[in-house]
Amino acid sequence: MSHPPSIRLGVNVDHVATIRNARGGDRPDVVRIALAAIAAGADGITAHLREDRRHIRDSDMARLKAGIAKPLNFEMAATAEMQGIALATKPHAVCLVPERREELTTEGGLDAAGQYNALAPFIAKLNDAGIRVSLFIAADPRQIEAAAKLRAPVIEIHTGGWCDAVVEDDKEKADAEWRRIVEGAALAKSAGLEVHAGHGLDYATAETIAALPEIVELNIGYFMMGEALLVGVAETVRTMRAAMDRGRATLKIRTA
Ligand SMILES: CC(=O)[C@@H](O)[C@H](O)COP(=O)(O)O
Ligand SMILES: NCC(=O)COP(=O)(O)O
Repeated sequence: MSHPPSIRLGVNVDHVATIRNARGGDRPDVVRIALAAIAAGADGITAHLREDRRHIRDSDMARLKAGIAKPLNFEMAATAEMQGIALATKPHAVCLVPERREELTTEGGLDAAGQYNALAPFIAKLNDAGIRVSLFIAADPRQIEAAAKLRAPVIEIHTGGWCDAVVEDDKEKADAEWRRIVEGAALAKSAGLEVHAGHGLDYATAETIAALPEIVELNIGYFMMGEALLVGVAETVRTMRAAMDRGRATLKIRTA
């Protein structure tokens, strides 16, 4: 019986900061929630320092790096300002994401192919600093091939379109998006990339995607923080972990 690699859960704490910023001040504390998530089984913490600082602040990133013993995944736009902050913070990983100020959330993937010449030296500098670089891209062969050529060791597949279609019960769109993810994950793995996924995942979609053997990490935030309001952070992390493990177990049965 072959065993697929286990799958890690990164908990995104952006929206703890959204609530905190509604009144300013320091509560709820992002680091305290991150520690509660880790104590309940999270393998790492993700936070997105947006250029407009709408949720996570510079000081949150510094405090997360100092305060947690698990990997910190620093999501950011590929700008000189963010690169300077990342190099000073020295997180375990940087995930490069596209940003538009008007957007409610990250609507699409990074155009790694179109921005190849600007991204190559940007990624090389982070690689040289020992920071694991991940590119947040659509499951599009052109973008995956560009990511491999750019020498980013990791991609994170944007699952937002698939998750929205599942929630909206648009079966045709959900099936098409799912096929793109399945094929994209296989292509990325065969190109030597480590494959992560995230955006919009809930218990059901996390369970489904955990069954893909190429995917070794899911980053999940918005849904989990909403659930945490109802049942607490620890219970939410345990339930998500159990959903992912159920998905992975399906795969073990299929590959036995
Ligand atoms: C890049 C990504 O998909 C998310 O992790 C990101 O953090 C979304 O941005 P918001 O948290 O601002 O919605
Ligand atoms: N990169 C995706 C992530 O960190 C979390 O996205 P979401 O679950 O908040 O949509």
